[in-house]
Amino acid sequence: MNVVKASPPTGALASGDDAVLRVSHVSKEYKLYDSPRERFKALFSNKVRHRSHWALKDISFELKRGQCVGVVGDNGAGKSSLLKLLAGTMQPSSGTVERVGRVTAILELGAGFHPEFSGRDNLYFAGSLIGISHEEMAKLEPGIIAFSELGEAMDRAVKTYSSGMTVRLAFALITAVPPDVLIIDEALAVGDQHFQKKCVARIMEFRDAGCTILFCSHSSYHIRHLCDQAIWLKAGQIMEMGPTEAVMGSYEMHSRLRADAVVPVAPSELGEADLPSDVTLNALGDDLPATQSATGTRMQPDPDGLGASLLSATIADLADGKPPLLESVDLVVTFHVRGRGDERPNLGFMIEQSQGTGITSLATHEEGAHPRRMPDGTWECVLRFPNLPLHSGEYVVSAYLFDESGLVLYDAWLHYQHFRFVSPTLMPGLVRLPHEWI
Ligand SMILES: Nc1ncnc2c1ncn2[C@@H]1O[C@H](COP(=O)(O)OP(=O)(O)OP(=O)(O)O)[C@@H](O)[C@H]1O
Repeated sequence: MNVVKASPPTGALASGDDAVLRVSHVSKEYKLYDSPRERFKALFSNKVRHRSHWALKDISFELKRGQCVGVVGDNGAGKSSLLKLLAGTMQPSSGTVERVGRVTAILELGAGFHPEFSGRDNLYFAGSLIGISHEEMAKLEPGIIAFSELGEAMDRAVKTYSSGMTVRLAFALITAVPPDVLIIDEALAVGDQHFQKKCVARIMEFRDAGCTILFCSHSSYHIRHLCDQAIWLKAGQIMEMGPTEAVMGSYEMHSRLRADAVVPVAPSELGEADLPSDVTLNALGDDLPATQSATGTRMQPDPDGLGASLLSATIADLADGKPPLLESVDLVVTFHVRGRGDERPNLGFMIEQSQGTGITSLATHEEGAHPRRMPDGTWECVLRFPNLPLHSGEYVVSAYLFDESGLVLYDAWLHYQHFRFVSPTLMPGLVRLPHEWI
């Protein structure tokens, strides 16, 4: 996660208007100079010495009270620039951003902290930068310290903190006062499991209390679970804005087409370690701290190895071969996982074609299913696809472990197992859909 800024109330939205943030014809130009010398010379001359890069072009939309809106787009589409403009940490080159109430932005880690000051002094110092007075901070301090769990470290200089400690302090500070608008940049996929859960719970509290949330993420899973609306940005312009599922459908179609254009590799040429990375491949959990191995990409769930994690996700009846052949007509996957304490974990599973076309993704929390507790405290669950309705081909699967709510992703094995399947019905296509002849 990144830091954290809050801005005092600004803007001129009409009272009685339920819009809390209105963006009107906003554009952002970055001026690019060939050298620092050129930039310096530009200060003293009228001659144009820069090239223009328009990161945002004529963006207009408004957010209403209580809306939760996701922002998606390819790298360089302008998402961070937009968030900075909304947070007020950067000014538009043209157009206006009107805001009401308290706008809090979780953007850049630790910005605003003074490294030489103690954590406690930084609460007052950085707090004053985000509009929290000394008196107000004196009241908020115990709650912030409790949330950050920094204890005695509060009296040490922030420069001695680990990045995790800095994040905890920054998040606790920035969210100490409930905002009217919360702007989040990828805040859900960082920190340890315990802290992620606390952050998500706090964000959910804000949402339930009617806070408007603008959430930028590469995780289509989180956008789908959190947001009722989505904005797709492409090359600085809004391609589509509307109900989440419709926008995500268009965006994923675009990503697939782009990936197809970039990866002209036949499936049989793919080694286990050179999988194309398309947005649909990581639909349940992108942006994970991960290791790439011969069996796909595995998230590093908890550095100490004691947190919740997938232990195995074994497919039955796989014969030897490269990739192995599924010998039965059912696909049966047995999951074995370690949870966190007594919390009941959730499991996800995704099947894709080897080239990266997503076929299906499933999760226990979506279907009211529950893993069973084993005598040794671990959890087990079996997922069965009777008469696997796929046509003959090569497939790859991913497994996911979530918390009780399904919002915190504890562990992910992306593309951990390839297999071949020969359908009993020899017809072309990808899946046998449920159907009837009448
Ligand atoms: N300070 C800057 N100076 C010049 N160009 C910039 C600056 N910041 C961003 N850009 C350019 O503006 C465009 C939009 O950048 P931005 O960081 O907003 O995109 P993004 O959608 O957040 O990308 P990503 O998903 O990779 O973080 C990119 O082409 C980027 O190179």
